[in-house]
Amino acid sequence: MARYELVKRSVALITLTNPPVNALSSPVRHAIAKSMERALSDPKVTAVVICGENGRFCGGADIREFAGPLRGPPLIPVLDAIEAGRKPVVAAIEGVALGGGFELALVCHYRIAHSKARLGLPEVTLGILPAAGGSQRLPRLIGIPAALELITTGRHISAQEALKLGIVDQVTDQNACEMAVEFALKSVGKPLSSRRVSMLTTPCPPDLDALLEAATMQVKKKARGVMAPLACIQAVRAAATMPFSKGMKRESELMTTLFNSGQAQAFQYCFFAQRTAGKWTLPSGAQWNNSKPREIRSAAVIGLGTMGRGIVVSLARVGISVIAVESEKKLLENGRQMVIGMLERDAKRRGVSASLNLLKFTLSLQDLKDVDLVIEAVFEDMALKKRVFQELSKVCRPTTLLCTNTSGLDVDALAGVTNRPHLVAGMHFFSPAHVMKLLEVVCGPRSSSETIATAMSLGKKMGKVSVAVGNCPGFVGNRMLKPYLDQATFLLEEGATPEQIDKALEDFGFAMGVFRMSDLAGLDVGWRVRKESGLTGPDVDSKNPPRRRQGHRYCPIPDMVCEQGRFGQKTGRGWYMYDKPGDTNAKPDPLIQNLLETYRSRYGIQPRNISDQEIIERCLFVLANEGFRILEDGMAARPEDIDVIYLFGYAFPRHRGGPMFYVSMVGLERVLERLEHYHQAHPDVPHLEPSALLKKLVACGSPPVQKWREYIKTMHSHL
Ligand SMILES: CC/C=C/CC(=O)SCCNC(=O)CCNC(=O)[C@H](O)C(C)(C)COP(=O)(O)OP(=O)(O)OC[C@H]1O[C@@H](n2cnc3c(N)ncnc32)[C@H](O)[C@@H]1OP(=O)(O)O
Repeated sequence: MARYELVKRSVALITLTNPPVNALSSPVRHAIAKSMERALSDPKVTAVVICGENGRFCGGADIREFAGPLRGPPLIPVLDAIEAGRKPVVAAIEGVALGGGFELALVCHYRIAHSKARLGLPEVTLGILPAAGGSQRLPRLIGIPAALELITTGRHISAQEALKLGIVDQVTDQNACEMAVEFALKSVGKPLSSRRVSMLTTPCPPDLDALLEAATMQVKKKARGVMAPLACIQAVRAAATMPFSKGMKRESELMTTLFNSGQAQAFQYCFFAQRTAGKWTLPSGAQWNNSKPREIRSAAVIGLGTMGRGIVVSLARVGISVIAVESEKKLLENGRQMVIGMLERDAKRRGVSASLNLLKFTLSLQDLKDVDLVIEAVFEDMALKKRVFQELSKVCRPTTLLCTNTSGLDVDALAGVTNRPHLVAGMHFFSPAHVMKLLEVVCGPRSSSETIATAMSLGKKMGKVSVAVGNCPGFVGNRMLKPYLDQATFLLEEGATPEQIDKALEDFGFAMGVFRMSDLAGLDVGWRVRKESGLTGPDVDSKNPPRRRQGHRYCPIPDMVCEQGRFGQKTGRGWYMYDKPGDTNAKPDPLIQNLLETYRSRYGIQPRNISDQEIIERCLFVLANEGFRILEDGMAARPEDIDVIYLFGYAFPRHRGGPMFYVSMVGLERVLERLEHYHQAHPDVPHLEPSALLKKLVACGSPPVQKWREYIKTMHSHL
């Protein structure tokens, strides 16, 4: 787990050997401690270099070990012994030095980094804080403001920034390990006391309280209810106001609180869920590690609306040449200008040049005959999409992959009108497509493994978190959204207000409640979907709209809001009112209050007081209940996939881990009992009826979420 060698006759070279990221697992900590003892006691050794195998210094603590009791030597005494040693120790940082890996580098007396290395204390993103002295040493080394920013954001920094901040002593383009050995030889005999970071005095700014207060306000605004950034601030305060040993004690107390909070578990679950989601598998046995993706060099995007423009930008900025197609000259010109503006702004922000030369704009599908892949992003209308796919089938060479950005229509129906159904798949981006990280890759029953592998790999190349899902109406994300939105509007009928429901969801951790979010997205989108599915339309009696449609409870209030031309922020009116169209500051609107009161009295509904608990349970338990059905139906392979979709596509609060993890933490038995209760109260809402899988899991003793897959195995997979 660590190799020990003597190089240049007097330098002990300790190489961490724990692939893939040289995490500080128990055997690694043990090996570092033993190697250091050996180096310090060997009279031949005058200096030590610590590096990591395979060009990666160290990715930090082994996160998997957090789930169990501590085994092996704790990290802090191992690190303290390195810093206190009488021989100079140099960290040779290649690849990454993150978390405990960065803390290991901080106890070395010198740090040499390769120019491509990245450093950081990402603990906050795992719901914890740097608790092996990082929160106490970094402020001593670089001062409070810079340390506070790095620790509370968990941001990774480049070697160049680390040099500027005074974290590393030298940056090299050459072999960092060889440079560190040379450096170590030159350091022999130089005094070490000023190199021991724990012995430095923290440079304390005069406005410390104001600084910490401002940081507190900022993190509270950014991540509602998340404990870790607040604990980080308290730990940094300790570094500014306490001697090192007391600061370490404070750091440890804060870590214990975070570890016991449940939030840390949720964050750590998210870390692994994201990685699990990339490991897709199809019923044929094809999967991520046995299917070869095609290389995509050229692509076409059809439709330059909001989605299409974002997709063009996502492709072009990773070096793929893109032909963008529109149906009318004016739309094409407008799209061209928007795309160029977006690419230029994006390039400026990233400090690179905009890849405008990769773009071509056309009105003719004939220009697509040689592209490797097409993404259709036209209006959400099946007949129109079918026409486009028929045309593409004729125009494109037979090997071109044809993908659709539909947000819920039948991908297989589109495949069926082409001459290559195996090369058709869904690539469902989220709006705005160049910003949102999620990509649902929709596997139709006829999509080949190569097609899915290519769509997943293209998503990864574009920096997306890609999740393979089955082909059902709404796929995974939007299918689950429907019952969630339904519950929110049923609660309005029963007596709640949009503000009350939003506040309950925002207190839960969502950045925006369901109504504020709908105003942002545009209420007309859902209205159109409801019209297309026959739920509303000109035949409905608009004076007395029925509250039961297609055999189930239906809330006509969203349609009534749209009928008044209230489409959300873009029209300056929606569930809230805004000072002008396009404004984002939502204010409660008395007209909506009035509409709700009139509606309730027309239907004889006696409004009742609804608790925040009921809001959360009805909205979120029903969301997860649909997630269980999706697992039963084989439309998602694992609960982790569903959670990743909700984390990255619907801003589900990360400290809750995603809807499936959240209900597992609440306790499946309780969730089942509450759903049964609500279903009894609202028997005309089938989504409230507990799913068979939920019942099965409860009957099997409510296993942890990571084990649910074992109970789904027997069911049919559409992936
Ligand atoms: C008391 C001491 C406390 C210390 C606190 C800490 O140190 S907390 C840990 C801090 N470190 C991190 O948060 C780093 C987490 N890892 C990453 O950000 C990335 O993995 C990476 C190091 C930047 C590498 O990214 P890359 O994209 O190249 O690879 P993957 O992310 O796909 O990871 C490859 C596999 O390695 C597993 N893994 C990564 N880091 C850790 C870790 N710290 N502990 C355990 N396992 C880790 C990851 O899960 C992947 O595994 P697979 O089985 O292949 O999916």
